[in-house]
Amino acid sequence: MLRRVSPLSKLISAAKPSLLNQVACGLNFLEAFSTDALKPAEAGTTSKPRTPTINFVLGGPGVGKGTQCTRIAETFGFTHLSVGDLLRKEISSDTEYGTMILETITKGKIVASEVTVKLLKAAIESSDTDRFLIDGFPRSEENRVAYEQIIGIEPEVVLFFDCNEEEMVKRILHRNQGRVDDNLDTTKERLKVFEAYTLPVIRYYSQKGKLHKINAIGTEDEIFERVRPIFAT
Ligand SMILES: Nc1ncnc2c1ncn2[C@@H]1O[C@H](COP(=O)(O)OP(=O)(O)O)[C@@H](O)[C@H]1O
Ligand SMILES: O=c1ccn([C@@H]2O[C@H](COP(=O)(O)OP(=O)(O)O)[C@@H](O)[C@H]2O)c(=O)[nH]1
Ligand SMILES: [Mg+2]
Repeated sequence: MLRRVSPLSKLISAAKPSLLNQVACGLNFLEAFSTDALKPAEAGTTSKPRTPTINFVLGGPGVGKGTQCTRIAETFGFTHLSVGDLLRKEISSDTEYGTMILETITKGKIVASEVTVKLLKAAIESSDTDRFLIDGFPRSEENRVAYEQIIGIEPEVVLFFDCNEEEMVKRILHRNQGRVDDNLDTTKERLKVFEAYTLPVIRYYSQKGKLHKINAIGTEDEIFERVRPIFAT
């Protein structure tokens, strides 16, 4: 069922002016795709749509998000959705967006929210589980606003893995997964994009009291032990 969206102005008041044009351009899309499918049940309604638990996992490129998500998902029973993986799957499935996604990832930029959120929504809806770790998203305030408009489930926890750029570059250059963006030039761009676009999202969730900042320097085990108490309660 289509539903009317609330005015964007309220939602984007915290967004940078430079993002407003991008947000406005997404409006038609938002209206077209907004549904009640994933929304919490309203008081007085008889049907009880499921409301999945969502946690976001953020951090710079190569910081170890995917590595830690695997551990968290196994230990605490989450479904791990890497948005980067969803996008790479689109490239290899040769879909209508494939070429655009490949170009964007190769340049280290952020794929249009309309595409990303559509893929994420489909992945959540097609899963028969209801506890998710969303890895590497939202990457910008524009992503976050689109997510709120289209999926609209408030994240319970937002993890932020933090480490210095030198270590992130080192980890990426040793990743060895044959990714088109794992080279020095693209990595430099991704670090700039992280600072300019993702840090504002991290600040937003920090102000909302949802952010858990994790020191991502150390062994994988050491880092996981820093994360464990967040989900163990
Ligand atoms: N604590 C760590 N110390 C050293 N290398 C790590 C650590 N955690 C992950 N790595 C390695 O760093 C690379 C990037 O990790 P990954 O989980 O893919 O990061 P992200 O998803 O944040 O880009 C991988 O090769 C991974 O094996
Ligand atoms: O929400 C997202 C997630 C990923 N990406 C693109 O996919 C790339 C790889 O993302 P991924 O999360 O796999 O990279 P990681 O940070 O884990 O190295 C990014 O640089 C972006 O170009 C994007 O545009 N939006
Ligand atoms: Mg990753």
